[in-house]
Amino acid sequence: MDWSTYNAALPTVGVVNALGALIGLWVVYAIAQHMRRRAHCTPLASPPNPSFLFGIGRSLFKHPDPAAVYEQWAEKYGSVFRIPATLGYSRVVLCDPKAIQHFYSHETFLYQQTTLTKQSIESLVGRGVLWAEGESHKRQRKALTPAFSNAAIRRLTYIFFDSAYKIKTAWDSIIAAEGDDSAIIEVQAWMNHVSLDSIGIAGFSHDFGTLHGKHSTVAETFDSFSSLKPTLIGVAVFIVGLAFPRVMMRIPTAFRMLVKQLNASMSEVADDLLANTRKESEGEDKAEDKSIIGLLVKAESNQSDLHMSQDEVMAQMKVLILAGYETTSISLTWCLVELCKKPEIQAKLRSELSQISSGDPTWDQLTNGFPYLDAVVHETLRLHPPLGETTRIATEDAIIPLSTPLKTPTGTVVDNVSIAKGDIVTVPIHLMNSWPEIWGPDAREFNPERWLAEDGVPKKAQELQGHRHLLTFVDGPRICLGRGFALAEFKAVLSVLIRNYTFEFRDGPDTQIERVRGILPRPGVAGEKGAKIPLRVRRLE
Ligand code: HEM
Repeated sequence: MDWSTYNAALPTVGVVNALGALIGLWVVYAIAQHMRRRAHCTPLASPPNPSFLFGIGRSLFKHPDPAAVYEQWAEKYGSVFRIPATLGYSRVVLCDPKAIQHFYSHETFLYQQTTLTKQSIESLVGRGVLWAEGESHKRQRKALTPAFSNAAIRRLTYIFFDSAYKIKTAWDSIIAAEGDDSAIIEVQAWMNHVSLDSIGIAGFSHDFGTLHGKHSTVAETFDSFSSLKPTLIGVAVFIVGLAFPRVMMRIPTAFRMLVKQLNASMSEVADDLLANTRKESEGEDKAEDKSIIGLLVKAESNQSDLHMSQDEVMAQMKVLILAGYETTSISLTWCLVELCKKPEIQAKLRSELSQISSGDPTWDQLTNGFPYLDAVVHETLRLHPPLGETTRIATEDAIIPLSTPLKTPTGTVVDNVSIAKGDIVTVPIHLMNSWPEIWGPDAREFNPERWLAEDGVPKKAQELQGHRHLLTFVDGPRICLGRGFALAEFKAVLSVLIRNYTFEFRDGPDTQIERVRGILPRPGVAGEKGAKIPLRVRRLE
């Protein structure tokens, strides 16, 4: 080798060595952390690791029915087990009711979002209630809670009916244009419109106007998420992100670009709304203003002990759009899918709703007056939770109590499980909502009758906390703030649709429906592009 070659190679060798040393140090650090954790922890059974790089995450992500995979593991390894995660990490999975209660009741303090989740939420909707932990979360939540009281939702209910009648006006003209009594309508887009317009009007007195065909950048950007294809760079960035989340946030993947676009369009709307509301409220008695935006502006005032920063107020608005839009529209769409699969349930629901002779039900009637409507709604939320899992990191060593003793791989029987600071913990919501062990042998079927059984839901299900023993809205300090809002909207919209139309799959009763990737997974017709649910919608006379 001559000197020039040696000199040219020198910096490269130096960089490679430095990188190698860094990686080596990181591996040593990771192994030391791992050993420290293991020394404190109850040994737990685990499925084999198919890949050091991906752990079990990739196959789980691609699986059409992740709840079924968790069910097999729980049956094989017991109600608490570990699953291999990316780069040799692992996750502790809780399927025991008492363990889950412990987990949710200690959310935001003992169990917090992972750095990756926190950074993703911040980039999507800023530092609002969804992002906050501990005391800051408590304070933000306290400021928002009155806006979601029963009295507040009662006052908002007419907005949900107004939105539903806007769908009716649009669908009647689509059907009339066909010159028939029915038409093929892609209902998922309409459920998106109804959710977005309702949260806009009820939350901020802003009409996005999508039910009138107005273009909305917010809606368009959300839609683009479901047409994103997983790319190699996207997968690579995700894996690197698990170990180095701050690096991940800087890499411009297609997903990140959409997040940026969504953020810009939501901030624009939020800016306008905030300015208008401030102007409007100048002459009004602010103490009386119980609208979501009114409360945000009130909390923003310096006198308030719940003072929120301008950034937090903006973030709350974006959180409400995000939470109110995706989750409710997905739930309504799944409900129509289930009612197409089971026309007899659709007919029974219509028969109950035919008691409504004139006008629309009040909030109280919607809440307590239609048991079958209530059962259909809760059965949909049970089988199709829009958020399938909660994953958090333990901020301290913890002892997790169990309802049922667990046999560890070493043969010891324990009635609690020790985990270490830094352990990642997951609750599989989809499994807990649909596990035959808890809900009985027909747990995986859509059967609203289970909610009407004389002795209520099964004893085992009663051990689960959360809204009606479901984890769909989770539980504890982070339980969904908008659940009353969502239920009223779901019932109001469904009641108008079922009273006015019948629904069938476009291609007959055997149509296969699958979960399609979006911000949250959505239903779509198997083998077709995008998250679309085309149905034959027939007008009832
Ligand atoms: C069927 C519809 C809905 C479902 C299934 C649902 C589910 C959830 C879930 C699982 C969480 C916890 C998220 C987490 O642990 O990180 C949550 C939080 C939240 N939801 Fe909902 N949600 C729905 C509708 C709504 C609506 C319509 C609104 C507002 C109008 C809303 C507002 C919120 C807020 C503000 C939080 C954050 C609570 C906190 O961090 O303290 N949700 N929701």
